[in-house]
Amino acid sequence: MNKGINISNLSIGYQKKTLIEAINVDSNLCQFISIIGRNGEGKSTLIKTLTSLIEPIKGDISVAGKLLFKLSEAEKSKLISVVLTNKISIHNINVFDFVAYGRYPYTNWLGIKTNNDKTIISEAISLCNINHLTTKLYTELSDGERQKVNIARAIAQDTPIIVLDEPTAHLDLVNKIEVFKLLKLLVEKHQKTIIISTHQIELALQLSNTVWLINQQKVISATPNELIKNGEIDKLFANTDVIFNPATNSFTVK
Ligand SMILES: Nc1ncnc2c1ncn2[C@@H]1O[C@H](COP(=O)(O)OP(=O)(O)OP(=O)(O)O)[C@@H](O)[C@H]1O
Repeated sequence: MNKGINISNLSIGYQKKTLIEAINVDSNLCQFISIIGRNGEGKSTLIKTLTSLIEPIKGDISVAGKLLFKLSEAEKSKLISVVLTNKISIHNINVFDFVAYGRYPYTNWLGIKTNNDKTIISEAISLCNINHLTTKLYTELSDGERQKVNIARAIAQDTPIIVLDEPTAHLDLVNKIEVFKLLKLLVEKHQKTIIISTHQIELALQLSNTVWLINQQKVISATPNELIKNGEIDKLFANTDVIFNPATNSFTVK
């Protein structure tokens, strides 16, 4: 066992339906990790298990030597922050206050924020380039704006690991690339470990350090180059009208 993320003999799924059995993956921290796979393969289920939104059927995950499922909620909230895809219907709250929610693991029950909390909130806002949005209502944001605000809230939570379920869903190409570059910056300049699920395979191959590829109930962890060279990316779309071109790292239609 190293001191990164160690997933051992993990089975995930819902009640009586096991989706994937015996996942064994070891990855280092301070990496950009993308989970890829076709629709319904279990990417979101793995994300939800990693973030304790659902319980594992079997197995363990350890992070930096600590068994995740044994940690208290308070300990987990200082280790992993989560950005999900579903719209949060939270009314009458502006962007600054929404990002400030990220400080909840560190404030008392009155939610009183210190100057240090306020600095961290402002830094998260600047990092995500959303200073112009701070007084806007959260419910009045566009999808692209909201996603950056959600990421700022996770940054304000100040955890070494940030997990995001399809962070670029509903975004145009420019915003998709902006979000990927922001996540990459968090890894390279702020020593975060970023784990995302994504259908943006080309971007994931270009920008991730590690890919967890799910195909036919198996999870493989490798670098993008390894997955391209050993044909695993090709296999993902076997018997479909999609072809992967390893020379350009892009997909074309047959
Ligand atoms: N709450 C649930 N209860 C039972 N089954 C579920 C539940 N949520 C998802 N599933 C099923 O689990 C399987 C995997 O779903 P999941 O959302 O994890 O896949 P995914 O890879 O993220 O898919 P997509 O790319 O379409 O978002 C699907 O067959 C789905 O119908």
